[in-house]
Amino acid sequence: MSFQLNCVELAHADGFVALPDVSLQAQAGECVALIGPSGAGKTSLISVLGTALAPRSGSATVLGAALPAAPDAARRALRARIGTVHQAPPLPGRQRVVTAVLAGRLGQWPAWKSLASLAYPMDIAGARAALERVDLADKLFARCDALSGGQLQRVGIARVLYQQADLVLADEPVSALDPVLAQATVRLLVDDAAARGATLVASLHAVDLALSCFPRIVGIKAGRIAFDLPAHEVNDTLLHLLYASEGQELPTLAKPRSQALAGTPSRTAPLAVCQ
Ligand SMILES: Nc1ncnc2c1ncn2[C@@H]1O[C@H](COP(=O)(O)OP(=O)(O)OP(=O)(O)O)[C@@H](O)[C@H]1O
Repeated sequence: MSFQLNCVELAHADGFVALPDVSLQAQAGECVALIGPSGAGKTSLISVLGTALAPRSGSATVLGAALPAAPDAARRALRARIGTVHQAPPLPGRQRVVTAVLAGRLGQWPAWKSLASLAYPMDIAGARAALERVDLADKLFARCDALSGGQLQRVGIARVLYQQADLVLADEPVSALDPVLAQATVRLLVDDAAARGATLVASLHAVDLALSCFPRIVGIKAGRIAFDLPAHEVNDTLLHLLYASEGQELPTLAKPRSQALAGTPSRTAPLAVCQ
């Protein structure tokens, strides 16, 4: 088992309950897409799995460790096995891309190596290889503040590829990429996880991308699991119930949510299948 959440309740700092009662589990090696309308709770769920937020009640086990993991050493060891791709990677502008990628393994390296790598990159070849996978090898020594939003997202993905985490959590990992690059990048994450037997959980706004690249789809609405099904069992009725509150056409790669207008559903339209 990669993770298991039982009746988890998550409240944010202001007391708002984003996840009233979530139960969800995944075996090692599963690739799961989280979909659902804005504010449904996808990021909140990913934050629980990534140990960034602790449940108020219920039980959670991630990579064999019961949450909240204690003491500090155990929490650090657990976090070193979890890789997170953020929608907007929190990379210092002055940092070089090579250093940002190598930071993926800071939690796995001994302290002396981590410190030394901040002064002089310890594995330039490894960082270059990871960047090649997202077609950014030419930016190896660029500063992060010299990159576009989409390039920064790809640096964040190179970083998690370099980390080789057992559990990869990706929160809107391709929101700044064009449709072709978005599909190729999600496929890269799925293929990498499958090749290593790692678990991947990704939240995606583009329903077509989720359905074409992931074998398992979890629909989330108002902090609850609306459905948890193999991709081929997710039909238009379920999708329209999921997104009903938005009163919009389903968000797709070609037509992200901000542009989607009321109209005919387009679930079956755009993408070639990833696998
Ligand atoms: N730090 C916070 N403090 C208080 N409430 C929060 C906080 N973060 C999120 N929420 C609330 O929790 C709910 C779920 O938010 P969350 O970010 O998990 O949704 P989401 O499905 O990821 O949304 P989106 O697709 O827009 O990113 C929302 O109602 C949101 O307003």
